[in-house]
Amino acid sequence: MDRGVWRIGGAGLALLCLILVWCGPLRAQTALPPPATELAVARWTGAEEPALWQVLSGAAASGFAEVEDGRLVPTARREVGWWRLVALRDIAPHNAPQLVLTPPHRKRVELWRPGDSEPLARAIYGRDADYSHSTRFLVFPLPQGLRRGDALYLRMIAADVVPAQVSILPGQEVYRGDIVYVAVRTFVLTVLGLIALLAFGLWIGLRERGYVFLGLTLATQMLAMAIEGGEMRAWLELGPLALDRRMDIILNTAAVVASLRFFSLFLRLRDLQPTAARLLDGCCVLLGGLIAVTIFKTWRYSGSFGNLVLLAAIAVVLYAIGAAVWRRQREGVFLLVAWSPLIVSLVALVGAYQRWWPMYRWLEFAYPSSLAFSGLALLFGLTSRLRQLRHDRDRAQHRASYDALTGVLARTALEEALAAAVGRAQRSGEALSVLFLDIDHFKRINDEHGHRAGDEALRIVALRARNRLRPGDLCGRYGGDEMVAVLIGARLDEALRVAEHMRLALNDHPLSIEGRLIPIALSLGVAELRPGESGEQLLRRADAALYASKSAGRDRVTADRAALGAVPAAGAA
Ligand SMILES: Nc1nc2c(ncn2[C@@H]2O[C@H](COP(=O)(O)OP(=O)(O)OP(=O)(O)O)[C@@H](O)[C@H]2O)c(=O)[nH]1
Repeated sequence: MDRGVWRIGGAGLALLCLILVWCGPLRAQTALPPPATELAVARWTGAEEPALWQVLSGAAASGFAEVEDGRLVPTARREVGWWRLVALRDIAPHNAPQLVLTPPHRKRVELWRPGDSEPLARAIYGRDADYSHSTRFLVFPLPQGLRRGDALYLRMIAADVVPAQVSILPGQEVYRGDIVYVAVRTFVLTVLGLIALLAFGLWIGLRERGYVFLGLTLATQMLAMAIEGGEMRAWLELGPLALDRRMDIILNTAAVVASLRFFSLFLRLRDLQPTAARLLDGCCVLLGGLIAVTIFKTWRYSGSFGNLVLLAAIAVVLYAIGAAVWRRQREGVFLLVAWSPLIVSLVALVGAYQRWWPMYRWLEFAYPSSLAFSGLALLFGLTSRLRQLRHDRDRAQHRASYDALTGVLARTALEEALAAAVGRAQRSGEALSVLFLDIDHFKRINDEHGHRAGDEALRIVALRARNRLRPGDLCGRYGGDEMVAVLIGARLDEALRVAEHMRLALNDHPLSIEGRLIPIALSLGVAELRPGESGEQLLRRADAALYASKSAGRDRVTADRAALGAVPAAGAA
């Protein structure tokens, strides 16, 4: 893919990720029904709230002005707004028409129907909550239907300035919609909660901090969605909390902080882009301060301050993601996959909200579903990164444990494995022997045929030595042209036989390297483990036996004298 596309994609994703986390009000747009074509909407434009009798008697009619797009836009937080809805056609009562208002969050609405002496009050939380419906809409039944020209009056107090929309739907459609709404919301919130739980579980199990921030991002998002969507209304005491602006600021800011921390860890900014990491740390400190202050008090500029810091964070994240995608960092691709559905759903929502295209039914659940998908994709991304880290670590460990040239154990790993094997043998009383082998006059091979031929000779000797061992035995390069084989369960006589076979295998078959036949001979020293002896002592005795082989003229096998005395090899020179 073209690099420019990657950069732009990554940048857009980061921006949207943060905006999505932040912009709670936009989420509330998810449940907008089609505009009410059967109602003419007008808003009260007077400076003062009109008296009830003035509204209901029609004396205040001149104070209402028609709203073209039919939307109910609160002018200011907590300000009382009056709206008049006039039926443009007869609405028959036979299919139980219901006036629905959405989004319902943070709105308390009173409806005066023709002939009512008391208003019908609805809200998601509190004493006006209507538990016979889901929280998809505020629902007002119109059992008598409406006659063309009938006026309904709405008195709305909104804790935010999110526009609302009214519509008239048949009762059956409202109930069916309720069932689907509850099912989908429950599913999505459960999935979000489960992914958050899984992320916390993985954090506890794997100690990878990225998981805890992913979990926190999802958990705060889930909580904010459930409070905002009204799923928490079963807990009556949550009512005031849910309507409190502080809750909104705290939850959304916490989600932003957690997602910034996640970003930083996921993109490995501390190692790869330390300046960006420091700037994001600064943003997190400021937002953390905002949360701490908001717990006690909000002031007029709380929101603006949060947004300002958020903008700075967005700029940093944009830059960081751009740089990551530019470097083809794997995590960039995961972000792309994770956030794409969110972008699509957000663009589709905004477009529908702006009336560029219809408010399709699926849009109602697009945002929460894509959020759940993103969480899952990021969880997968983190897990995949962890797998990669483990793979790298295993490879590094393998590189450290095995000799790169010969493929047998490197010295340190050999000594460790020998110590462990000796410990086991001492405990079980099982036999164990060690062969120390060295190529005779190896320097000459290097001098006469070159270093590359010398390397190849080492490789072949190691291979042939290994081929003489059993699967559980150990073979390692001790240094230069010296190698060690550890024969588990072998007594000295058996070890001597193996050593002799090794020597002959090389003696009888000169090495074929780069088209030349290079004769080669081995000297070996053999020792069997004594009770109470350490691996180090055993090696020392085998080394001494090897030294004896060299001193005696090379190309031979010598057993540790202290045990058996020198054993001249059958074919010794
Ligand atoms: N090609 C190659 N040579 C190596 C490597 N490691 C060590 N050597 C060479 O191996 C030779 C080892 O020499 P020594 O063990 O001291 O002596 P030798 O020539 O084998 O003679 P004896 O052991 O006394 O029979 C040195 O010339 C080292 O430079 C290696 O990885 N590759």
